[in-house]
Amino acid sequence: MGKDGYLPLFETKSAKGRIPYWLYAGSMIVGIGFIFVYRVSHLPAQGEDGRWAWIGLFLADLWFSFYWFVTQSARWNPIYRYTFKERLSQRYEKVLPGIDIFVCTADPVLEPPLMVINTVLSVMTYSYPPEKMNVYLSDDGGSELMFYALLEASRISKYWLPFCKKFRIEPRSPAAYFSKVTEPPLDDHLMAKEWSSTKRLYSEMEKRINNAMKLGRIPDKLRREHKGFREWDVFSSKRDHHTILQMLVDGRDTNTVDNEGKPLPTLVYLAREKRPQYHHNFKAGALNALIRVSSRISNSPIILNVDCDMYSNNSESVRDAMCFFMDEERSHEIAFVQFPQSFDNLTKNDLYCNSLKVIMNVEFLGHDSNGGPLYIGTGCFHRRDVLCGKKYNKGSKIDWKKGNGTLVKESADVLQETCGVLASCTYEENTQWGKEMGVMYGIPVEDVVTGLSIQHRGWKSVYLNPERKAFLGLAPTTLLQTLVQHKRWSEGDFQIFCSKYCPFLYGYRRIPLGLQISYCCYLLWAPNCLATLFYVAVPPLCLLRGVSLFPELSSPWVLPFGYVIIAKYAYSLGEFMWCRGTLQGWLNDQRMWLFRRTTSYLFGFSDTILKLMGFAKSGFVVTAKFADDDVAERYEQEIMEFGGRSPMFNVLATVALLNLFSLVAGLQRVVTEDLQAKVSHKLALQIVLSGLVVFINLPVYQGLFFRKDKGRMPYSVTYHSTILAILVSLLALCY
Ligand SMILES: O=c1ccn([C@@H]2O[C@H](COP(=O)(O)OP(=O)(O)O[C@H]3O[C@H](CO)[C@@H](O)[C@H](O)[C@H]3O)[C@@H](O)[C@H]2O)c(=O)[nH]1
Ligand SMILES: [Mn+2]
Repeated sequence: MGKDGYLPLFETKSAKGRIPYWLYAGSMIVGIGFIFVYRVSHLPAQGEDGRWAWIGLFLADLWFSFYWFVTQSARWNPIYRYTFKERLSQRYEKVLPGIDIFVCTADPVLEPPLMVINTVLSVMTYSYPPEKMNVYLSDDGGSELMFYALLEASRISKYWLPFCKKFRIEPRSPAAYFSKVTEPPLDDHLMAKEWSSTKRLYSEMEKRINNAMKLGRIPDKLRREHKGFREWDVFSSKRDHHTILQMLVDGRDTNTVDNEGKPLPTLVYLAREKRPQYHHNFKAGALNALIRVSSRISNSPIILNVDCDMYSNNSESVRDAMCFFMDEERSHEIAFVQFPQSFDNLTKNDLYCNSLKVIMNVEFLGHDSNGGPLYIGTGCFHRRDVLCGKKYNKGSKIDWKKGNGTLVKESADVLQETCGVLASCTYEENTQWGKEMGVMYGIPVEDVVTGLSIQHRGWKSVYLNPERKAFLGLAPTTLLQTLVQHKRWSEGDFQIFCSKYCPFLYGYRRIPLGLQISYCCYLLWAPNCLATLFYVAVPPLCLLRGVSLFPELSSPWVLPFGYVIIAKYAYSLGEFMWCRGTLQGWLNDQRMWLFRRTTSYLFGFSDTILKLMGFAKSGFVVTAKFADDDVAERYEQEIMEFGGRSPMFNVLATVALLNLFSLVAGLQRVVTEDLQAKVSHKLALQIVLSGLVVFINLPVYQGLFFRKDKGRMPYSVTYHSTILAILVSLLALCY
């Protein structure tokens, strides 16, 4: 209890049992120190074979140690947050602030409208007063199919809302709910009846939407049902069209109610204007258009941003977030509340390691203690004023009893007419939008840089990971999609590091040093490729030539190497299991760690450099959210789906083959030498290293040479990488 009998709306606890962690961290530092001593004291003399490789390896070791240190900043002091939602409703139920919920979609093919409206329905049904909620869908695809699906959603919401509230359904995405609960409940007659009728309504709607999708357009009969479709009469293309703004549900209208006569949340469709001569700034541009349009219609003080591929899985999370915004004593400095990204479609062992997010969740607990987690673009509640550029100042508090959002009087038709300009291409010219105001432009990870700028203005953020997951999303289901996504992230993050937003400069004296460092866990993903590529290419090449780069087995110098490697991996395995992972999942994670670093990060790194030199521009490749049947089947069976052609695969395959060749050559050397030399072999550690790389790459060899299905590596990759690996090996042997 705080002073004056004030009971807080949330509490914060530090993790217990930190001593083993500190012992681990301390012993790692000692081990790393010994490795450096070894590297310096055993440097081959000038002219000796392997001197350059040795120096390179030393630099790589330095990098890895530095990066390890950076990742520890986010593990040093984890904290946990808990909310008291009953206190919130006791004290504030009548004055809860309004909330504007932004859902973004970009492409009706990559992001099926049915999935999008399930996200929309899941947030419309939050356990929160509906008259205080406004849901806005931004459609960058400008698709009438999407508009049609949203119209269907507005109709079914009249049944779905009361059904969810009456029977306390979870989750409140109909698709997710009906795929989990496939039979009507036996013990509750009333519910069984409503369950069946709601399910029927949903299935019929699903059928109608699927038919329209198959047809590729909206049949005339349906088009006549809503005047909004007329907007598409003069529509030329996705990249060239006027603003389309339609209020599908006007929550202020006392006649629009659900089938039990209760109010509905406002539901708005927006396709901002697009013209080829204006850059649209991807999702960041879409969000800023939404911020402006919503400011005229509802202007709620709280904004929730969710991607269309993530539905709300917990109808209470909006109240969780409000606990942070409305706490009497500590809320004034909190700008946003970030929930984790969790996934609905992971396989048990998570082949593509999307549970990387799991590890990020561990790190986020540490970011939180350093001053606040990053904004990761989805599942995040913001304060509108802060998102629009407000600076933190100590004394100012929001009075929630006053600022509940505006109640404009204009009719929906008038608003549709007058708000359109706010989403036009020219509106932002000569303004601070995308710079000081709203979501920031120019960097493929608009979320991270926007969060950083908010913290730079003095605000804190909060990370909340409740037992029942707040949001569930769709993870990519092919290797290529995962690698492309990570390329965008590592590139965007590294661009931040190389720009004026580098946390050490930009955050100097403005955000805590611990947070500056822990940002670098992600901002420095990309440069990891250099040290990693060196480690998986040079030691095997030296192994081919018989040049030793590590201590021999009988030397005591093996100990620090052995200790650091074993301790690091044991710790990482422990962390993984603690996050409810499986052993196989951890191995997959190690594999993806290598794949990402040698491909995504390499391309992200080089594109950043090219961009710095002015040669390249970065874009936003939208991840596909659907899979063909045979792809989905292989995903379920955890068979790696390479998923198309990409230069990334050439690198991947060449590295794999190179290590295979050198492993064979190394083993052959051992076989031909005498027993004494065998035991204390000076190449042993390199053989182990190549052996591990080969083990990790087993699915790659399979995909290159043994598989015949469509998910295999493309033949051209097999061909090119085999030739390249042979050439490089020959060079190493003969030169
Ligand atoms: O021009 C665009 C491109 C994308 N999007 C939307 O942005 C969201 C994220 O796109 P997705 O392809 O799913 O990318 P992810 O890699 O899954 O996105 C993560 O990373 C992005 C930054 O790279 C963040 O913006 C996202 O919030 C975060 O979930 C989706 O809702 C898209 O519809 C747009 O609205 N307009
Ligand atoms: Mn996504």
